[in-house]
Amino acid sequence: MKVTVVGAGNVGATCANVLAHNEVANEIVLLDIKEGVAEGKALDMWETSPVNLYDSRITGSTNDYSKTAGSEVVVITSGIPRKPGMSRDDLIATNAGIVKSVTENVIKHSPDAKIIIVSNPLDVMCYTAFLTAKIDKSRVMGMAGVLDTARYRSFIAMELNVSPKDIQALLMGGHGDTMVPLPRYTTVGGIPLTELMAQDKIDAIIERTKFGGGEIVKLLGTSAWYAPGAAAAQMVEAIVKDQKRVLPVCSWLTGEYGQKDIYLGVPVILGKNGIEKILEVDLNDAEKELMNGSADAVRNVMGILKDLNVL
Ligand SMILES: NC(=O)c1ccc[n+]([C@@H]2O[C@H](COP(=O)([O-])OP(=O)(O)OC[C@H]3O[C@@H](n4cnc5c(N)ncnc54)[C@H](O)[C@@H]3O)[C@@H](O)[C@H]2O)c1
Ligand SMILES: O=C(O)C[C@H](O)C(=O)O
Repeated sequence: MKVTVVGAGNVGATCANVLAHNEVANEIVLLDIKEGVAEGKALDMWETSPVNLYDSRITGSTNDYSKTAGSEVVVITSGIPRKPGMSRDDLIATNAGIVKSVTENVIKHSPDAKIIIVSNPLDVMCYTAFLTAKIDKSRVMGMAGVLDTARYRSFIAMELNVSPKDIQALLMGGHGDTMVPLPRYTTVGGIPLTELMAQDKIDAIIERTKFGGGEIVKLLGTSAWYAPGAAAAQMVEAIVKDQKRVLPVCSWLTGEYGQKDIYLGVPVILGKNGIEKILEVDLNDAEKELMNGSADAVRNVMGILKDLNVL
């Protein structure tokens, strides 16, 4: 069972490390365009195997996609991250070309792969990969909701001083400041969040979640990698082990939630076939309005992509 991670930078290397450490796949290939970087990081990771007690084989490759051939899942993290003062959308001109060329290479060598996009702006990079790969929508998806929900759940855990393990939550929409956390679908050990936390505290956590990526960018001067890398690895695990996990995944919509021909985050069942089912939950009027606003924001960025003439 082979998994490839393209981009051996902060997120890609972290993702590969989590995959190896958790023995999600027995073969992990890390690929980057920068000479020697993927090989060096892969070797460094492999040298932790006797200490961390795993035997997943990790190898690196400088842009040689033949080494990725036959991968079951490919995670694409290649592309530039934002710096303070930038929005994710500012990355589109550079990252669209990168995601397109990487996807072409990936699909040439692993025609049956499930592809998980991480590069930003996430929803539109999924769209770029989907148009390029020309494979079923169930096999091209994006990682954002797992990360955004993790942030939301971690902030709730801090506020209530409870274990993050006991917090279940749903967050939908695009991976931008218009994302839609859903407190009505958030529980703490089975208890609705709304029974445990005052509305003003919930509102503050929602705001912090929406700008969670920016909070890290401000602190680090570049974007996050530990939580994003782990979140992508969780999606890989769900597919490789056919876990049928219910996770928020950036998916191609064909009418669900009143949205069509757009990538947006929605709850899905994730298993060996990729996105096996999109789950449609009831949204009230206010939630629908937020979801529609998020879709509008993603459509604006799709317009920028069109003007770039990359595809
Ligand atoms: N979806 C999310 O939730 C999420 C979270 C974090 C980061 N991101 C995005 O992920 C991307 C990567 O972030 P990072 O922090 O790892 O950046 P990084 O700069 O640390 O790593 C990116 C890597 O991509 C490589 N690369 C560039 N072009 C390539 C190509 N054509 N082929 C192969 N490799 C290539 C670079 O050499 C670099 O090593 C950014 O676009 C960032 O915005 C998304
Ligand atoms: O914020 C970013 O630019 C990276 C990523 O999308 C994140 O949410 O951490």
